[in-house]
Amino acid sequence: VTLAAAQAKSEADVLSEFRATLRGPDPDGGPPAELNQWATGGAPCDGNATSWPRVRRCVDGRVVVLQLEGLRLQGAAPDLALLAPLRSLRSLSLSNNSLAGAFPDVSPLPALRFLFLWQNRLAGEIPDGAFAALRGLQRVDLSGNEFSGPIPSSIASSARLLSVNLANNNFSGPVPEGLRRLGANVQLQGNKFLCGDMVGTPCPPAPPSSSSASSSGGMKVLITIAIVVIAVGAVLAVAGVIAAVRARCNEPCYSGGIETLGDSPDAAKVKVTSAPAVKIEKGGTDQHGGATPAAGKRGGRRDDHGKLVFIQEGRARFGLEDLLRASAEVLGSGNFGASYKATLLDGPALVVKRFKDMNGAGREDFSEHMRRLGLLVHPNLLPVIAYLYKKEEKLLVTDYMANGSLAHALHGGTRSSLPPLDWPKRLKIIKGVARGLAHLYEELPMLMVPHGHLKSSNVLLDATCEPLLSDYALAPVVTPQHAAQVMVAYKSPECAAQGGRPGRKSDVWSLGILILEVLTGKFPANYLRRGHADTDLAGWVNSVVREEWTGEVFDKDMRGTRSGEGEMVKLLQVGLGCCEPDVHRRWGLEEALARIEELRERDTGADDSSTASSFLSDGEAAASRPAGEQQSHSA
Ligand SMILES: Nc1ncnc2c1ncn2[C@@H]1O[C@H](COP(=O)(O)OP(=O)(O)OP(=O)(O)O)[C@@H](O)[C@H]1O
Repeated sequence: VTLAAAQAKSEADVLSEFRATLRGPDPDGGPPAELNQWATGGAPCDGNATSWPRVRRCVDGRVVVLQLEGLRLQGAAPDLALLAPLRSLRSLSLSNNSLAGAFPDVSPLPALRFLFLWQNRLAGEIPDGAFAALRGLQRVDLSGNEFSGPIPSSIASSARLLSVNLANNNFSGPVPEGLRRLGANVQLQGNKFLCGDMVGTPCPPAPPSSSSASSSGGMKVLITIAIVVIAVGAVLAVAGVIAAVRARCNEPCYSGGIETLGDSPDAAKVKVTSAPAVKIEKGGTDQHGGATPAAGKRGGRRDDHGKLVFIQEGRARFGLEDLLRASAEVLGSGNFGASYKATLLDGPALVVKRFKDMNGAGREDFSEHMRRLGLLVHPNLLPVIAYLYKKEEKLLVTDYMANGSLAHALHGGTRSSLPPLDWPKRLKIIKGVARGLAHLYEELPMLMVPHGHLKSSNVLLDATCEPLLSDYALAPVVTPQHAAQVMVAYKSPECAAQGGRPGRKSDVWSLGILILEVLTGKFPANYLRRGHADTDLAGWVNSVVREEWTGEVFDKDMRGTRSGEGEMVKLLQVGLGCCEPDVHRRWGLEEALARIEELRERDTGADDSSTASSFLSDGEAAASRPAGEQQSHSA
């Protein structure tokens, strides 16, 4: 069976499951008859051709366009998370049906370019961040529904957006500024309560807040004086910081200029003349400031000499000068170098990571690789915003994630701002990690180890505990010796052997260790240091599992989880399947992802009324274990 055939088969299963959730017009409430073929097996795609109804386009054996229009679908919008395994799906239409209820969660389909839901009976407010995950969205049509409330601002967040049709709904309030750039490609007619110059109705002035309305004249004067005093203080403080930084920067410094590396072939060919010396002191704020001449072209070529090169479209630009003015804080010192949090004066908090000994690629190859990373768009990948190339070291700039890393959440105790992670959160994190990893495999097929450095401190958590992978795809710019020393996937069993080399499954091994870490709450490195040097985390888990099923293996912080123990056991199996030392018997990423996607917060058929339990007793767990499981664990 070829890989393409295996993928096609699994896409068939995905569509078949999705079909089962659809309600057509038939009185029995079953799926529309037109889709019956989806349930009879076969493959939706044969190469680039398709014979399945409503699968309109395939590429390389994968579904790209799904058009479920005019099927008289009833009931609530279907759960689009079921389509998440269709990794190549770019266009989805559920238009011209009778779907009712709320706007469906589209975040499980981050790669979607075209979304059509026109002419249904969908209603209610759309969450403001509903489209935030769809960073490559090009066209969206929600016209002819009953949506109300404000237009979600995230609808304009994709830099690739070409057209938006929201006509004939009940949207109200100001039209998001971000839609202005689309000009005539925004349809807003038939929404009586929208306002702003895009619809020709002025918005009412914001009502005065109750406190200011009630405050006395004397109070107003006091507030004004306080604001003036704070503002003057802030200006003096900023001036002081800049003066101090400049005074200390007595060597040639990074320039404050910025350059954008576009998508054009030329953009990757950055030519540099001389490299200025760089002074970066250990600890505290980097001392590398001081504006030097602005960016420009030399000899008709782009010059990224000592400047930040931006690789993300649609991001606000800033220079090293701005980073210098930012308040900075050391986040930690990793294997590559230190990371700093820098909060721009009037902008977001960023992370600047210094990479030393990253000499696996020359400047042009480095720039080309960064350009490729800049094209990656996925809700579970922390985007690299900008980089700076110096011979001696490189800087990568990313967003700062206020909830910190998964390592911190799991092992930081009271130092973590998060409460202990419960099972649903841990499952959500593992799903996101696996999806992010799968996206890297898909988008970077030329890399043997698409991530290479997957570990819990490189999994960052956003405000909703959605995980974002960081420090990925660095192998091409690191020397093999350095990779073997510091990168996690290069410590997998196949690499540890004399003359061993990483393979396509080395990242899967890291995923397995991460899963076991999440389930057991044990920190893999610490575990070894605590006197178990003969084994690793996977070996320990395996030995406990071989002897007898026991709740001991699971992190006690998950106690109180209702009815999810069977699902935890299934995830443990996935972890062990990924941690199989024999690389030939180790699971592939596709299999791991498919099994992870199947997992639910609660066991199937679990009794909701069951009391909060601790973990299964040995007897209960053994009874719930699928036959033959014990053998697979001992493999
Ligand atoms: N974007 C970010 N937002 C919030 N915290 C971050 C961010 N990037 C890194 N961190 C945290 O800063 C600390 C230092 O990170 P750094 O990447 O330098 O080291 P590391 O992950 O421990 O090791 P390595 O260099 O091997 O990746 C870690 O605790 C990491 O989780």
